Formats: sequence, C-alpha cells, structure tokens
Amino acid sequence: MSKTLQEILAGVPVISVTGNTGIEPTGIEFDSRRVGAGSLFVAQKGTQVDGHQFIPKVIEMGASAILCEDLPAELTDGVTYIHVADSARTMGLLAANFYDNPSAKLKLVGVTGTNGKTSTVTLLFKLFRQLGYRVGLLSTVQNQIDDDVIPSTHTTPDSVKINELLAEMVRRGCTHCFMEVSSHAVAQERIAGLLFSGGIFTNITHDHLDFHKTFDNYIKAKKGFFDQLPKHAFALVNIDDRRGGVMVQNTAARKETYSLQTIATFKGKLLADSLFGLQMEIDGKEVWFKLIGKFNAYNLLGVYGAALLLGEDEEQVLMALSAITPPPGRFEQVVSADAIVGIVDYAHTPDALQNVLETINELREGDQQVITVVGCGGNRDATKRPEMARIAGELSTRVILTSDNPRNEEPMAILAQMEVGISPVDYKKMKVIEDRRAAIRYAVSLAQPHDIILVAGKGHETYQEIKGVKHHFDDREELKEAFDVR
Ligand SMILES: CC(=O)N[C@H]1[C@@H](OP(=O)(O)OP(=O)(O)OC[C@H]2O[C@@H](n3ccc(=O)[nH]c3=O)[C@H](O)[C@@H]2O)O[C@H](CO)[C@@H](O)[C@@H]1O[C@H](C)C(=O)N[C@@H](C)C(=O)N[C@H](CCC(=O)O)C(=O)O
Ligand SMILES: Nc1ncnc2c1ncn2[C@@H]1O[C@H](COP(=O)(O)OP(=O)(O)OP(=O)(O)O)[C@@H](O)[C@H]1O
Ligand SMILES: N[C@H](CCC[C@H](N)C(=O)O)C(=O)O
Ligand SMILES: [Mg+2]
Repeated sequence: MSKTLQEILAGVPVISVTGNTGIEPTGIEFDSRRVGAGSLFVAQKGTQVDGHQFIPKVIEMGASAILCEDLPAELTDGVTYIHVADSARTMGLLAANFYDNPSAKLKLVGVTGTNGKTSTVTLLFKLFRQLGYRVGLLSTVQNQIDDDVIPSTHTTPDSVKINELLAEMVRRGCTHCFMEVSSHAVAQERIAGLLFSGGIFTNITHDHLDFHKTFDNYIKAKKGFFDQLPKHAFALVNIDDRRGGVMVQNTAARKETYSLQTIATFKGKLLADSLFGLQMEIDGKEVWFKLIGKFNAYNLLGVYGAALLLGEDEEQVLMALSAITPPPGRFEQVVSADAIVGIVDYAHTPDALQNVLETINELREGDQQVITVVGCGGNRDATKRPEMARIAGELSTRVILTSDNPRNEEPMAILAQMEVGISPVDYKKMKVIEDRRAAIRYAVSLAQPHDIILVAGKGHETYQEIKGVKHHFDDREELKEAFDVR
C-alpha cells in the first residue's frame, strides 16, 4: 500500500514543502526510536521533550522526510521537509491519507466522557456482534477486530495506530467500529482527520486536572470532539449531565439526547436495581439487563439510542442488549465459599467511586458491612486523592487506603494525601496498608458472610506499576486467593 508523499499530502494544509514529494515513505513515525529507512518522521513538542531535537538523529537513521513546526536552520540534501503549524494535527490528516481514509469506509462511533466510555463502547461492540455484524473496538481494556484481541496501551491510541487498526478492520470486512475518545486524545489531536458517523457524551466530572489544568479546559477538550463531527453524524448526549448542552453547542452534527429524568430523544426509566441486574422501561417496554447500578442504566440507554440512530431495530436491540454481560473489572463479582461478596470495579475517579458505593449501599441489606479497599494512581491528578478517600470514608463501614499504580511517586506520600480527605468522624473506620495484597487480605479478614468488599480503582488491570516496572497484579485473583486462605 505504498503512496507518494504528494498523495499523502493531498488536501493537507502546510506552510511549505522543501524537497522531493515523489518519494514513498515506508511509514509515519513520531518516536525517533522507531524510525527506519524511508520513514516519515513527525517532530512533536511533548510534555517531556521536544521531538524536534531528534531530527538530526532520525536523518542518520534513514528517515526520508521530516514533518515539523520549526524548520531546522540547515536542511539536509535528499530529505524532504514539510513545515506545518501543528505537527500532531497534521499527523492525523497524513495518517488518514496514508491508510486510505479507513474511517470513511465503516461507521465509526466515538464515546467521550469522564466515566462510562469503556462500558459504552464494549456494550456497543457486543451488541453489534450479536446483531450479526463484523465489528471493531478501541478501548482502555483492549482493542479488538472481530474475534482477535489486540492489547491496548492507551484509552485512545495515537492517530497512526488508530488509522492502521481501522484499515485492518476495513480489510477484514468490519462495518462498524466503536472507540473511546479520551480528553487527552482530543487535546493531542489523536483523532484529527477521522470521519465519525456519531459521537456519544456520557458525563463529565473531576479528573485529569494534572494535564488540563482547569475544569474549563477539560470541558473544552471534550467539547472539541463534538466540534469536529461532520454534518451527517449524530451527536448523542446525556442531557441529565449539566454539561450535556454545552458539548453540542457548536457541533454541525444532528443533536440527539438521552435521559432518565426529562424529555429526550431516548427516554428511559429505572424500575429496579439489584445485585443480579437492573430493570428499565425504554420506549414503553420493560426490560431486564445483566448490568448493575444506575450509572449502567445510563450506559444502556446511550447504547440503545446510538444503535437506533445507526438504523437498528428497537426490539432486536433490546432483546440482544438484555443478554449482554458487563466488561471485565466493571462491578465484577468474586464471591467466597461463605458468601462474602467481593466487587472489583475500575472506579478511579471521585464520581465513579461515589456511584459505585451508592449503588452498593442501595443494594445492601441492613447489617451487611461495606469494606472498601481503594488507592489513587501516581503521576496522575493529585486533587482527586483526598476526595476519593472522603467518599470511601462516608459511604463505607470500613476503609483500607492502599496503593493503586504508584508509578514514579512515593506510595506513602500518595496515601498521606488521601488520608487528609477522611473526615474526623470517619477516621476510626480507616486503616492505611501500603501493600495492596495485604490490604485486600486485611479486608477479607474483617468480613463476615454476606458482607461486601469493594476493591476499587484497578478493575481489569493485570499489573501494578511501581517505579517504571509493571508487576503482575490482578484484584480478582487477589480476592480469590484471600478467600481461599481465609
Ligand atoms: C501526557 C500524555 O498524554 N503523554 C503522551 C504524549 O507524551 P508526551 O507529550 O509526554 O511526549 P514526550 O515524551 O514529551 O515526547 C515528545 C515527542 O518526542 C518523541 N520522542 C521522545 C523521546 C525520544 O527518545 N524520541 C522521540 O522521538 C515522542 O514520541 C513524542 O512524539 O504522547 C505520547 C506519544 O503519543 C504518549 O505515549 C504519551 O502518553 C503517556 C504514556 C500517557 O500516560 N498518557 C496518558 C495520560 C493518556 O493518554 N491517557 C488517556 C486517557 C486517560 C483517561 O481517559 O482516563 C488515554 O487516551 O490513554
Ligand atoms: N455512566 C457512568 N457514569 C458514572 N460512572 C460510571 C459510568 N459507567 C461506569 N461508571 C463507573 O466508572 C468506572 C469506569 O468505567 P469505564 O471504564 O466504563 O469508564 P471510562 O470512561 O472508560 O474510564 P477511563 O477514562 O479510564 O477510560 C466503572 O468501573 C464504574 O465504577
Ligand atoms: N485512564 C486512567 C486510568 C487510571 C487507572 C488507575 N488504576 C490509575 O492507575 O491511576 C488514567 O490513565 O488516568
Ligand atoms: Mg476507558
């Protein structure tokens, strides 16, 4: 699938091009460490380093073309230079051209929001497979093309990877792809050049202020996704979130809404919620689903709406959806032989933790204790730490604060920042145990039959990242083992 630089640059705004555009780049690389003979290297200014500093190096390594925002003072003969205003954005446009615009050849639906993206895209993926389609998925948990699972490193991959995966989906006959669109991805132009058929907004609450700095910037990043949707696409928003309206203020797409509270294109009602599932009324029909919690009622309604907007039949959609199970690590239950209920959930934001604990409290019977094991990731938004501890303290009988992925931070320093959030009245309930395995075992030692242990924050993750090293760690396995040795 070789293409000349001229073909790859078709329709792409540039400041200048110097050199031969008849060359055929072997690939597009933004990391010097991956450059090979004939690569087109994209120099980007990152949060850590300026990729422009690697230009001499990649030329030595055989790069045939350089895309940059700052043109070097001296140009090397035989290398083509493309000078642009925004490298990241241009890379998205080039990647789309390089891979033959795969997003235009299938129905691509993006999902954004603080919580619920993975749940929503996974439900859509499973639903459309059940309806008989070949489908692609790009998500935090995994990427998938039909039956083939491809490990994922980000919630939203970089623009080259996205287009490569979409092209493979098209090649294998996929008609739909459902992808998560993180706020980082919008801000870093990872979705530039993609032609979406639809976008979904789940909600927006506190997260990622380390990266976006202010809540307003965070809202703007998410809104940026809807701003770039084309006219033929739909923009489906959860109107019960107060920012739902803002998201679609400037979109060219067709605006549609879903709600559990007010008039909307897709209106649902939560009838019952239990540890076995929830019952909803949607379009006058009462349906049981296998997912738990009011937040999943929202996810299901969003999925239902999107499926109808994609032309699917109402009854078939509801029938298929009612049989679908939740994604791994989302309210995943591990029950002990003596009926202690362990729940592993990826709640890693204050809002998600509050939702999960409220759900658990609504579902528990009078004397059942709720024991929460929770931590916060290192090198991520530190302002959520005291908040998450406060919520855990208020909504649990006992709380064990422990490590999540400390990354390059000191685990005890993260825990100290969490601890200050626990209100004095809840202080007695709390214990700090840095080692996550020991924390889970301690929680199990406290539990009586029928008590509920929530292990929050890592969900499906199968590792714990400490000082740059990923060690195998799985909350579900840990709970099972702790139950066994009890
Ligand atoms: C904060 C952030 O998003 N960082 C991403 C960003 O890195 P960066 O801007 O820090 O890059 P940098 O290290 O300064 O390097 C600048 C440029 O020089 C290049 N470089 C660098 C070193 C070198 O030797 N050679 C070289 O060419 C880099 O490839 C890059 O193009 O660009 C990199 C390349 O695309 C990403 O891998 C990296 O994701 C890091 C690993 C990350 O942890 N990202 C997280 C925060 C993230 O993106 N999360 C969101 C969602 C989370 C959610 O919704 O909850 C996600 O979509 O996953
Ligand atoms: N619609 C929702 N509203 C609020 N909380 C939710 C919703 N759906 C799921 N949650 C909670 O948030 C957690 C994360 O859900 P999910 O993985 O679907 O979110 P995400 O947006 O993909 O997160 P990430 O930003 O890490 O990719 C779940 O484990 C659950 O606790
Ligand atoms: N996509 C989120 C995941 C957080 C998961 C939590 N376990 C952590 O490590 O902080 C992030 O990168 O911020
Ligand atoms: Mg996700």
